[in-house]
Amino acid sequence: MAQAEEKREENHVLLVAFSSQGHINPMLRLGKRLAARGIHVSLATTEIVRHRMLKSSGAGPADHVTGIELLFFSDGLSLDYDRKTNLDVYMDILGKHGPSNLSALIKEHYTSPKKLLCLVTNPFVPWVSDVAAEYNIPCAMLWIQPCALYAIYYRCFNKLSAFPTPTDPDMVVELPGLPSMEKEDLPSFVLPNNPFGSFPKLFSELFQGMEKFKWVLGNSFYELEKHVIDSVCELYPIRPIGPLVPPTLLGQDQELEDASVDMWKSDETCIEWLTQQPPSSVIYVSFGSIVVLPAKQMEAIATALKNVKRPFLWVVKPPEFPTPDGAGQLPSWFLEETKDQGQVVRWSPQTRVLSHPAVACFITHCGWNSMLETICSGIPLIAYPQWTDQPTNAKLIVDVFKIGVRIKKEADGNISSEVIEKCIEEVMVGPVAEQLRKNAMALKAEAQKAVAADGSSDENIRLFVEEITCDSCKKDGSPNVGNLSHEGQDKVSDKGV
Ligand SMILES: O=c1cc(-c2ccc(O)cc2)oc2cc(O[C@@H]3O[C@H](CO)[C@@H](O)[C@H](O)[C@H]3O)cc(O)c12
Ligand SMILES: O=c1ccn([C@@H]2O[C@H](COP(=O)(O)OP(=O)(O)O)[C@@H](O)[C@H]2O)c(=O)[nH]1
Repeated sequence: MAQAEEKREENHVLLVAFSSQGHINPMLRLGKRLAARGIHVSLATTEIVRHRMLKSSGAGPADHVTGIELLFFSDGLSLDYDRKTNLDVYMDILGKHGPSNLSALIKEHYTSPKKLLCLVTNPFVPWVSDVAAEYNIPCAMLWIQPCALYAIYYRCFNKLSAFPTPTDPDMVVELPGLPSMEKEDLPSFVLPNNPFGSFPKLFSELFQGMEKFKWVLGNSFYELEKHVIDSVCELYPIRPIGPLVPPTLLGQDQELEDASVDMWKSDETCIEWLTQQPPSSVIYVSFGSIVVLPAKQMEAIATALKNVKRPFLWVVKPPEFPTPDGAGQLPSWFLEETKDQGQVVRWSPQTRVLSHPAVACFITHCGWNSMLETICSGIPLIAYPQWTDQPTNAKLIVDVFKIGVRIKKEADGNISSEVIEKCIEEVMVGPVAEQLRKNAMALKAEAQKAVAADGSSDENIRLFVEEITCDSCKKDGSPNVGNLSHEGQDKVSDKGV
């Protein structure tokens, strides 16, 4: 036993992730890339994840994912607590109980925690850096949203640029490396009417104390966001190492196994159905794992899908805590009236869907994982963002990456089914559709290049591993992301990118 534990501590990195699927899977994929370079990796997250995995698989939850050991700690709340509705309470309790519970987990699993090469955390559990400091272990952060969001939050919470205020809520925000942004393009957490007080507090502390992180890695790639990545170099650099998506989407060895967990069981029958549809014909619709659309918006989407008379695959994930207003529920007429036209599933094998030749476009809430998966599949998007980073991600889709269109809201905040229908036609047929498809295919090729051997992201991973395993670097307590990132970028520009 003692011997096994000693072994575990050789060249070991501990990843710590927030409980959402969109945070854990990129972390696991980072873990796999580290493992490919000889690092031993474990991932710690909260008990609620173990509980969801258990429900999804019906069997016991896996204790390993492709060689990465999974460890769980309590967030301080009971398993049936409605975390989504009481987000501020959740973040507060997690911030209070997380540090001591994670610290105990480390003590329990590692006989000499100091031997850990580093802890890697994500932005929703920033206190992990304090636990790292307690054990004198260096800490890295994996930023799991676009680098653009990192730049926006950094400037906002360090008061380096002007952002909307209660007296000037409609101001246009101008930031280096980014297009002008109106209020509907900004992340909801920086707006004066944001109802989640815990996030501005969490992000203020995080972005004002970035020196706690010796490295900031980003789930993006240099060629996708070069202007904004260059623009934060002088502030606190971010090093893109993505896209962290399944290897099958990256043109890599089809035999390579993906590192991910499933919190919901996916309905594989939709793949058989897709196979019966004509090439590039199906509209895929999904709003990710957290968003629950109001009944009115469900109705508008349902009406649009019916009216365009094209095949569709719609993921309607039943709300975890249903409400009497019908949020997240299909209109009662829908299934009957569209039964020969499309399919509705509770949860899809999304990456298999996006890369299926029958799929033409994706109506999405613009979660960053969904966007990266779509970029790697080379298909256009219809953006229908809801909150957090999603409005900004939609702005990037339309004005920076130029691979999609956005469903605009009416003046009263509602959406009309006609607007959705127009967006669908725009990305399906005609010159705009053709250009979007071309741009999407070009970005897909860039993504594959970035993660292939010697690509920009692969090079950044190599440098990170070199850094965490280098003894003299470890002893030097000062953040050295600056040097590294500049070096990384010089290398990129040397290659004429
Ligand atoms: O405020 C948030 C709350 C929650 C959450 C709250 C309670 C739960 O039981 C599970 C998740 O997840 C989140 C996940 C987020 O990231 C999700 O994952 C991607 C990578 O960050 C993003 O691009 C997607 O837009 C986003 O939905 C962002 C949040 O603000 C939240
Ligand atoms: O029916 C679905 C819907 C989503 N996903 C996966 O769930 C993740 C959603 O992450 P994202 O960041 O897009 O949004 P979030 O769910 O965090 O809001 C992505 O990896 C999707 O591939 C899935 O497997 N099946």
